[in-house]
Amino acid sequence: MEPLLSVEHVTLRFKGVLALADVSFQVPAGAFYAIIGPNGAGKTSLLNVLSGLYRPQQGHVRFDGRDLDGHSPQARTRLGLGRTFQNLEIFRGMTALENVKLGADLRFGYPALLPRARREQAARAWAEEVMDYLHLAPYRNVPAGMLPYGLQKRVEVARALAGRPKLLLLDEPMAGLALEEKQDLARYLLDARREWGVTLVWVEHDLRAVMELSDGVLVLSYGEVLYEGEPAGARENPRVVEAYLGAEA
Ligand SMILES: Nc1ncnc2c1ncn2[C@@H]1O[C@H](COP(=O)(O)OP(=O)(O)OP(=O)(O)O)[C@@H](O)[C@H]1O
Repeated sequence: MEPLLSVEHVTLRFKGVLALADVSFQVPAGAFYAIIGPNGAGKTSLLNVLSGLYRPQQGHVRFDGRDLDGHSPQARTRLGLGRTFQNLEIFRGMTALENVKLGADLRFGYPALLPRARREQAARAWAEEVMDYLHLAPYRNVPAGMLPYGLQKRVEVARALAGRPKLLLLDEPMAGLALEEKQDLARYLLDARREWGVTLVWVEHDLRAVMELSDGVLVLSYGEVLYEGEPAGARENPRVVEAYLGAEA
């Protein structure tokens, strides 16, 4: 069966900087797949290529049986490629529920098969369901900007999940969270995968979380693939160990 996501020989340059050098990997449907690597390795650039914000000079991205070349970020979202960002991208003045409903509108907004009032009703009911699922219901009417950081992050993830993406790209979802919040978020992501079948691709600096949760990992350094495969193998790979030790030195 064709993998849900297939990245084929992607090369991305910014003037003198080679951000991604002939990067290839595949993510099967249902995976929890991690992209790791030292600072400046090219992780965010890779997510930007996947979501269509950057256009690589070479290579292709295939998603759900389609070549994504030439598809705008909005078109990719509609095809089922969701995204959360490294810096929170929620609307602080809107309530938590209104934020999540924006995601739900994606699911029910097009194609406009239902009359507007029915769409509104369906999107709202679905937003409430997602909020319940992520234990956000008590905060539904609080302006998102007034919530503590960990809950804002959860609202952002809820909004992305409410769009019912086939694949969700998460850029450092655990950054800035306390240990307990990380464990909660991990549980919500695993639940969402089981319940809604969403495939997860995350960039993460917390290697312990990556090793515990992921079933596949891509290790980048200076834009190059150092390792691709099961997380346990990354730990023993001399190139990976050297890249991380080098980064820490
Ligand atoms: N828009 C841009 N213009 C110029 N150079 C860029 C741009 N985006 C990224 N780069 C460069 O590409 C390289 C990879 O950066 P990228 O942000 O993708 O790495 P990263 O692995 O996400 O790093 P971090 O872990 O610090 O977030 C870096 O050398 C960076 O300076």
